[in-house]
Amino acid sequence: MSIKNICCLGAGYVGGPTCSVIALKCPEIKVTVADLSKDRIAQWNSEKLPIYEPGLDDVVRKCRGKNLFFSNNIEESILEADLIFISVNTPTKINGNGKGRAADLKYVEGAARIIADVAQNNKIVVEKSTVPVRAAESIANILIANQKPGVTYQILSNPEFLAEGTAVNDLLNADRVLIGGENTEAGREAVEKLCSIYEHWLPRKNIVTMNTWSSELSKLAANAMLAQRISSINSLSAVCEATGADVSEVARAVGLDSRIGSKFLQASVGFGGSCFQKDILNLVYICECLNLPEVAAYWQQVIDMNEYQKHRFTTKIIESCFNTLSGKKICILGFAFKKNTGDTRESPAIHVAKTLLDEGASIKIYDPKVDKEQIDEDLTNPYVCENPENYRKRISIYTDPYTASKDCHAIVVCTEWDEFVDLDYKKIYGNMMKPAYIFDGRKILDHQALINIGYHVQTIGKRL
Ligand SMILES: NC(=O)C1=CN([C@@H]2O[C@H](COP(=O)(O)OP(=O)(O)OC[C@H]3O[C@@H](n4cnc5c(N)ncnc54)[C@H](O)[C@@H]3O)[C@@H](O)[C@H]2O)C=CC1
Ligand SMILES: O=C(O)[C@H]1O[C@H](OP(=O)(O)OP(=O)(O)OC[C@H]2O[C@@H](n3ccc(=O)[nH]c3=O)[C@H](O)[C@@H]2O)[C@H](O)[C@@H](O)[C@@H]1O
Repeated sequence: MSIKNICCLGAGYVGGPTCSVIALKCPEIKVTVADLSKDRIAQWNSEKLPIYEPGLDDVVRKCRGKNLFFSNNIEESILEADLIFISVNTPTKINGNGKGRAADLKYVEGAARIIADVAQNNKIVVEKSTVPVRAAESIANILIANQKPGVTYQILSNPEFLAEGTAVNDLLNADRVLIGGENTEAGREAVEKLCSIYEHWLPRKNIVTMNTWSSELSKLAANAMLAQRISSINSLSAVCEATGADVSEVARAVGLDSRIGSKFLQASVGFGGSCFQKDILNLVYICECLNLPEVAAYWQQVIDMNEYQKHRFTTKIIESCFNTLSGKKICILGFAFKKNTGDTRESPAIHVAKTLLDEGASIKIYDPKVDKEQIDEDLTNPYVCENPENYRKRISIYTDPYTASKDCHAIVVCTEWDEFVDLDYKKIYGNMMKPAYIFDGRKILDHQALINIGYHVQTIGKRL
């Protein structure tokens, strides 16, 4: 029997877009995305979705209320479903064993326990969250220990590779879909059923099947290797600044080698986002637990290089501004961790903003898609800030870049939003304090044009 009813636990950046695209491409399947959070579900059911993702509004508008539903009724969604995606968050543990490195599987475990409590018939349970290797075994243990008579489970691993800002396109045109399952008759049958969903829009050759543990590890490996490329080019950006080489030219030359390839070689203020750091820390922790300290140290270096890059960039700002920011106003353009998303998780802008605040500056922030409340939360929540009031009185948030930069001593570009390229920098210069500085942490601006206007310009990986 083919799949008729899908439920997804977790209506976040992965569950929402993934299930919306499945609903679009599989009109005969009912898809319900269920979440514990009442606010999040209310937003998915409103005109303003909880996440900004180009193209997503259209997909949701076409399917919502037809074969796509967002619900807080987790039990009912599980009862009805033949196949259940677990797309809950797997953050880094903040206390206990493995604190600061291991993935916290409490939400995955919670999801497995609800399924075990509620299920009355056979279910295929699909691990979509990014998890440590052999997490599927833990899910299976919970389900089997609470199994009701006549109910059987198949656990599959189906990690997600979408990137924020391009999620809809990544889902519609996935390089590959990965499915790991048990090599038994029932396991192979479950894998086939999941394949048949993706085959509604992807060629079979793009759907790769393998054993569960390989699938789980492949997800961590892919993120680790993507982040490694960024740390590699960022490390070379420091060499460029010290020698007069230009990191964009180096990246171009290196990337033309088809064995290396040109993607993901954009030097920057450092990578952000909810996953690269968390997944590499998780990999490091796994390696340590497996008594592979050399391997752990190797991957840890990718994170350390990223910290170094962020630190190098903020040090450059402080040193350029006569080594003191006390009483100065600095404009931060961009707060999201990359363009085309409103997500700020692990955004390098948070590091930049905090360092400038600690140096005594007042900061004026503009981002086209990040809410004021989010910025306030990122900079003043008690986990990250000992004295929120001291910070709060020196943070202001604007809805346009011209007001944000008015009377500032410097502009710092933290996100590569397209609109920053075409701003009227002459007009902005006229309203800034002099000397006026621009620090381009994304290498997106026309530096010579800015120098001609009168700015002092600094960027990554190139001496100006
Ligand atoms: N954000 C991204 O671009 C990508 C994330 N991933 C992975 O996907 C997973 C989910 O990530 P995001 O969607 O970004 O997380 P998120 O934090 O945006 O969403 C997770 C949602 O799960 C809900 N939840 C927690 N426990 C639940 C339960 N028992 N039942 C129902 N809902 C529950 C939370 O309320 C939250 O709304 C993580 O493991 C992440 O590493 C993988 C690829 C891309
Ligand atoms: O597991 C995940 O969460 C996802 O993590 C990343 O996706 P994402 O973090 O959304 O965005 P990326 O495009 O990978 O960018 C991550 C960070 O690296 C930075 N970056 C990216 C590319 C580059 O060349 N240079 C660079 O500094 C970006 O600005 C951003 O801060 C991966 O690209 C996805 O395949 C994966 O599914």
